[in-house]
Amino acid sequence: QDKTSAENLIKIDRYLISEDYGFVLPHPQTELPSYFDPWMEIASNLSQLIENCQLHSKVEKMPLLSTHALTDYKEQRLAHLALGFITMGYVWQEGSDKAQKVLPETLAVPFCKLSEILDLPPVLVYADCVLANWKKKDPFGPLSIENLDVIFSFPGGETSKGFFLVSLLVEMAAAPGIRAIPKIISAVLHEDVASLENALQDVTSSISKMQDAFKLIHGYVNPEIFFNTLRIYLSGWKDNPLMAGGLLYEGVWKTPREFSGGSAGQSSTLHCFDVLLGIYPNLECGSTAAYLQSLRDYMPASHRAFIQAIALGPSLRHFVLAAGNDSLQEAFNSCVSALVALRDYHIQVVTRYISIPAGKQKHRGCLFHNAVVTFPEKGTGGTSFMCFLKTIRDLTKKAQLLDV
Ligand code: HEM
Ligand SMILES: Brc1ccc(-c2csc3nccn23)cc1
Repeated sequence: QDKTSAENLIKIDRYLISEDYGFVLPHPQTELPSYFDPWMEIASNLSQLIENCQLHSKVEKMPLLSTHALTDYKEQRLAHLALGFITMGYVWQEGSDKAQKVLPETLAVPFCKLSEILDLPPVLVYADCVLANWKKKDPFGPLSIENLDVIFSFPGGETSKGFFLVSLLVEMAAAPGIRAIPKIISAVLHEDVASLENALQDVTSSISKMQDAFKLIHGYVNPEIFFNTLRIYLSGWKDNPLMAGGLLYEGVWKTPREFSGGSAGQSSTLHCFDVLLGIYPNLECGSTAAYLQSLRDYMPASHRAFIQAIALGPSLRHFVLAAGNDSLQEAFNSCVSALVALRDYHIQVVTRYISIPAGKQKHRGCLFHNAVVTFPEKGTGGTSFMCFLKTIRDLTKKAQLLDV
């Protein structure tokens, strides 16, 4: 009885996770009822409005719209996405050293209302600009980067689009791996070694396909534009010396509130694989695991719950160790190695897209969008985000099961 209840607990359709798209929002809505045109016009022309310094006046002239009409989930995700883009543009358009400290109520009130409905923070998150910010150019065409487009983008044009679309394709490649998780849990519950081995192989091949998709970054994202333009717009207002106390959400709260900038630590995908494989067994792994845990508050509630359900399930590690079966142990270890390889690759990319452009920068760099990351030291790899990424990579390596 408790086996079936444990299996029911982990069915992905309960968590708004798609068989084919994983955590990606399938076929996002791209339009809102015309009542919301004032929002959509600004969000759809954000780069131009910023470049022509018209964004402020446009936002100040925006009417205070009610969110009552937004009843459908995909409409609410699109509205949170649009207001998230406008908010980041509004705060950062004068550059990261002249951040706006007050968000006008015509933006703050609906944005916070929608955030409450979706249980997301009132700041642009990964679930917005990566998971819900896409459409096919030709609806009957393939899910290839050439046939994909974003719904909204920041200044930095093609690079902004490329960064979001490559991340999206990495997330889509993860879908077969996410789909395999309930199979793994039920194979452990039924002590079915053969099915477990197959499901672990599905996860391994999915993670290596994620890495293949990741390689597209070099053809679609320019390091200088990423570092000097796009990165600024993804910055948040938590532990940000330039915005002590955070942002004042006019008409919502009387005091400023802090929210972290965008981080792919908000991506549920790697959290699932980490928890499944027992990568950071406990929060004792210092601030890194605790920091990653805190990012779960920036995920859609149902995705956060799925990660929690995996954590509460049977331990895959203990089962594999106890089974004492070499090929099963090998299947487990190849999962871990694929994750290490993905994180190694990501670190190389971060070096090319942040550490090197930061080293070229004359004056001190600006914040890279969240608490973990700080002023990139001149050209050294010793920045806090590099340590953070290497710590997670090393914790992943430690999860290998050694020959008993
Ligand atoms: C130009 C490309 C990229 C750059 C410069 C970059 C940079 C960074 C930085 C600085 C961090 C640590 C701070 C933070 O949490 O945000 C990070 C974390 C992360 N990034 Fe990226 N990233 C890039 C592309 C990607 C892509 C395409 C993915 C795939 C979805 C990705 C997945 C992650 C994940 C999962 C984390 C959390 C740490 C971990 O679990 O290993 N990144 N990235
Ligand atoms: Br908001 C927002 C949040 C995260 C990202 C993102 C996609 S891949 C990646 N690595 C670090 C950050 N990151 C982009 C926008």
